[in-house]
Amino acid sequence: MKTCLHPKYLIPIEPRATVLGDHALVMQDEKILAILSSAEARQQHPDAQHIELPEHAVMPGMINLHGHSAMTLLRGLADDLSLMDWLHNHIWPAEKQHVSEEFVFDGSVYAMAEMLRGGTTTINDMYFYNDDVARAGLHTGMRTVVGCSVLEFPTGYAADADGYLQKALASHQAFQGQSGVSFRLAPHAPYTVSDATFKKIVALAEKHDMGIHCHIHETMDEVNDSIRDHGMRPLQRLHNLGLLSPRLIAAHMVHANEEEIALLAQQGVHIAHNPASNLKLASGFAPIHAMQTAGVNVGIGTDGAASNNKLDLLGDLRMAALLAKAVSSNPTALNAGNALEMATLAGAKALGMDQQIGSLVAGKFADVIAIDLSALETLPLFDPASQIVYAAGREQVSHVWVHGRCLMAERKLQTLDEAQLKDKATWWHQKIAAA
Ligand SMILES: CSC[C@H]1O[C@@H](n2cnc3c(O)ncnc32)[C@H](O)[C@@H]1O
Ligand SMILES: [Zn+2]
Repeated sequence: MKTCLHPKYLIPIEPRATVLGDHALVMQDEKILAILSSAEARQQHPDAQHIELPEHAVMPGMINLHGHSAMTLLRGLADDLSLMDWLHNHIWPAEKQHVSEEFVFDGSVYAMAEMLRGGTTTINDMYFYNDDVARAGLHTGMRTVVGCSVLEFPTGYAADADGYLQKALASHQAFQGQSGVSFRLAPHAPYTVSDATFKKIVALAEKHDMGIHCHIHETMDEVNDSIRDHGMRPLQRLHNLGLLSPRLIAAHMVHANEEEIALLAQQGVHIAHNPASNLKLASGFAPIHAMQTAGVNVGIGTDGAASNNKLDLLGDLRMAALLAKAVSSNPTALNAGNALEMATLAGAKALGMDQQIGSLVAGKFADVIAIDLSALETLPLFDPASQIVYAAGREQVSHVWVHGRCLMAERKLQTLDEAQLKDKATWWHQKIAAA
C-alpha cells in the first residue's frame, strides 16, 4: 500500500535544519519510499492514497528515550517528594502490592495511547514483566524497546539479579524476529546493582549484542552515597566495571563535572535527558549544553508518569530548550532545530537505530507525525521548527504513523478505543485506592 502525504512543511531532520515546502512524503508498506515535490508525487504515484495536510508540518515520530510506561497507573500517587523518599516510601511499596502482568500490560497500553496522541512513536522503556511490555507494544503498534530491569532485591517478578537476567534473556529470545519490538538490559541504578551483576551485564550485552539502559547520576545523594560506599563517584565505578560504551544509555546524568562529560564523550555513552522529572523530584539541572558541546549524544525522555506526571515529549522538549539556555547562560543553546533533532535522530542514534528511524529518509521505516499549526496558539507562523518547539501543544499532533501503519488520524486513535482505556484506568484507580 502506498500513501502520499502533502504537508505545508516537511521537516526531514536530515539534512540538518531543512524545511521543505511543496514537498510530499511517499510511504510504501512499512518504509519511506521517497521525498519529492508534491507535483511529482501526484504524477508518479497516481495510485497512492493522497492525504492533504495543508496547515501541517510533517516530521519524524518522536523517540521517548527513557520511560516506565506502566507507571501511568501510579500517576499522582505520590507527588512533591525527593527521589529516595518517593521510591523507598511510596513507589516501591505500591509496586510491591500492585505490579503484575496485568498491571504492566494495561499500564503500558495506556501510556502508549497517551504517547501516540502526543506524537511519540518509539518508547525506550524500563520496567518489570518484559513480555507484557512487549505485548503492549505489539497491541498498540508503538515501536517499543523493552528495558529488562535488573536489581539485586526481590520483587514479584524475580527473586534476585540472576533471576532478572534469566527473564531478560528469555524475553529477548521469545520475541526474536518480531519487528517493532526489541530488548535491552536495564540495570536499575548504581545504588541497586552490585559490581558482580554489572560485570555479568557487560558480558551478556556483548554476547547477545544488546544495549544497556541505566539510571545514572540522577541525584547528588546517589553520588555522595557512592563516595561513601565505594570510595568513588558512580560513573567512575561503572567505568572501572566496563559499562561505559556506545551500548549504554545513561538516564538523567544530572550531576556531571567536566571530567565526567569528557569521559562520556570519549566512551560514546548516550544520555537520556529527563527535564520534567528532574525538576519535579528536585534532582537538579543537567548540563546538556556542555555535554553536546563536548560531543555527547543527548536524547530526551519523559521518565514515568509517576514522576513527570505527563508523557508529553513535546512539552518536555520546550522545557529542555529553555533549561539548556538558562543553565548555560547562553540563549543559543539548544535552538529549536537542535531540539527537534534531540527528540528524533539523537534518540535513534542512542538506540543504535539511526539507520532505521529518526529522520525522514527513503529506506527508513515510516514513523511519521503531522502537527496542525493552524491553531490560534501557533499563528503567525514565521518558522515551523520554532513554532513546534516553543509554541505548539501535544494536542496539535493530528496524525501518527508507525511502521507505515496509521495509528492516529485527525486525532482519533485507529487501533485503540479511548473510552475502554479510560474505563481500565478508573478500574485500576479503584483497586489501588482501596488497598
Ligand atoms: C527497574 S526499572 C523500574 C524501577 O525504576 C523505578 N523508577 C522510576 N522512575 C525512577 C527514577 O527516576 N529513578 C530511579 N528509579 C525510578 C520504578 O519505580 C521501578 O521500580
Ligand atoms: Zn526513570
